[in-house]
Amino acid sequence: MSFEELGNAFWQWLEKNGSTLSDGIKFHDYRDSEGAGRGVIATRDLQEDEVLFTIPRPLLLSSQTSRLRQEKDMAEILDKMSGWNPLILCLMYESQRSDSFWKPYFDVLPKDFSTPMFWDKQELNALEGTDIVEKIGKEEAEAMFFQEIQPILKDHPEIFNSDVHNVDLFHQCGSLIMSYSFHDEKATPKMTQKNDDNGNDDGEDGENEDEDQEEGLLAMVPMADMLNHKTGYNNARLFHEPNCLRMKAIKFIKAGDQIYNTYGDLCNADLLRKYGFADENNSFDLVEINGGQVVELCCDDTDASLRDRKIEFLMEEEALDDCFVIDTEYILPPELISTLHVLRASAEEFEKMESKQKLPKPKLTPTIAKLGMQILEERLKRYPQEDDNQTLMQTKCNRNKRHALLVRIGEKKILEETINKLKKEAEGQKRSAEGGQDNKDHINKKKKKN
Ligand SMILES: C[S@@+](CC[C@H](N)C(=O)[O-])C[C@H]1O[C@@H](n2cnc3c(N)ncnc32)[C@H](O)[C@@H]1O
Repeated sequence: MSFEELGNAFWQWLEKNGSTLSDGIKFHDYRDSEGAGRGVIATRDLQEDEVLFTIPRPLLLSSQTSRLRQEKDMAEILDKMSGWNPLILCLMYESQRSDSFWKPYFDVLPKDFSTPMFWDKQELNALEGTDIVEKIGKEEAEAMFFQEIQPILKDHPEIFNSDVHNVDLFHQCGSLIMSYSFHDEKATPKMTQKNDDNGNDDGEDGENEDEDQEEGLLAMVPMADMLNHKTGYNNARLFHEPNCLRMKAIKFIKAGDQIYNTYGDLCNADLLRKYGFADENNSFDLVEINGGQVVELCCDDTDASLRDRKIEFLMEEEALDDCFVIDTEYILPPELISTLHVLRASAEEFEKMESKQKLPKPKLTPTIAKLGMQILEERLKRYPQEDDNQTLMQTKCNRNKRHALLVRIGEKKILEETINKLKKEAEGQKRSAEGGQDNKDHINKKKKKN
């Protein structure tokens, strides 16, 4: 079946099973124009609050609705599993069954993904300098497959086939959850899985703290996941109602416009890591500054025991963390400024802070601004010394490299703009200090004359 025929079959399946689909929307092929696969387009003007579609809850694919639950022992096994694992197992099972209720849905879901987890070494090189590389977590995910999923598959050869239900299928299903799943907020309490014992839903790559702290039942929501995302263009939202999930326009949408859901206020690094694309201009971009490196840079001449006391104090006062975040406001976060004051304080000054158990005020003095600049300049050195904008314009630049460059360009811009702002601020302070001194000299001269 062609791309269009698969879309039509899925549309008919939705209607046949109780979904309502507005006559003002249809699927659209955004593969060539935007490299964004299938999306949804407005076929006429749509008003704010207009319902675009509704999906009855039984159409959601979760560990509660999958037929895997009816297989011997499986309900108990699924209920004991945590994080993404129950849904991964259900997707591995359902996606390979030609008689699955969700077959027309699986037929429109991708089998290949453009997230960095599937990039080759050369493509990964394009991410040099960004924080994505350490967060991909492919090895951790595989370790989890071999420890937790594979034993279940092996114990149940009557349900699973090790040639089919293998680690590749596991990655495919994990990636689907990463980029297509929702937390159904209004699932009944019985249906709602709490996060796992250690309070952290591991996710496939063990790095999905933000989305996984959400409560509700992790589920695939056919149709709601056909909407693309573009930062700043969000015009539709999914509402979780008692009997169904309802997608509504949240503003007027012109005929011919694409309908965009929001995947969250995500920086390009997170968009790329979770969804396999980055936006041209992303106002949610940010840069992480490693806390350990800040300490290293500021304390290279500090006595080790004093340095350790400072670290302990800063952590107790919740100023020093694994990383500090700088966003598109281009300012040093107050916790970083206070941390720099503490790290640069003399032993006597620090003792006073310690005895008062109080962090210094986050005042940006010229010394701290200079130190801030040094830290950001060090961070900038992590990126390859290339003109990323120039490379981006080259026609040969492949898709993955393009998206990696968008991440790098966004992060470098934040660092450069913040350095410029700090420079201006330090110069301004120096000038006003000199101005203040001039005024004092002038007054003194006048006094002497009189
Ligand atoms: C929830 S699905 C949306 C439907 C998807 N386009 C499809 O064809 O099945 C999320 C995936 O859509 C693609 N996508 C969404 N927004 C995009 C964008 N602005 N640019 C490129 N790809 C996008 C990415 O592959 C992402 O992982």
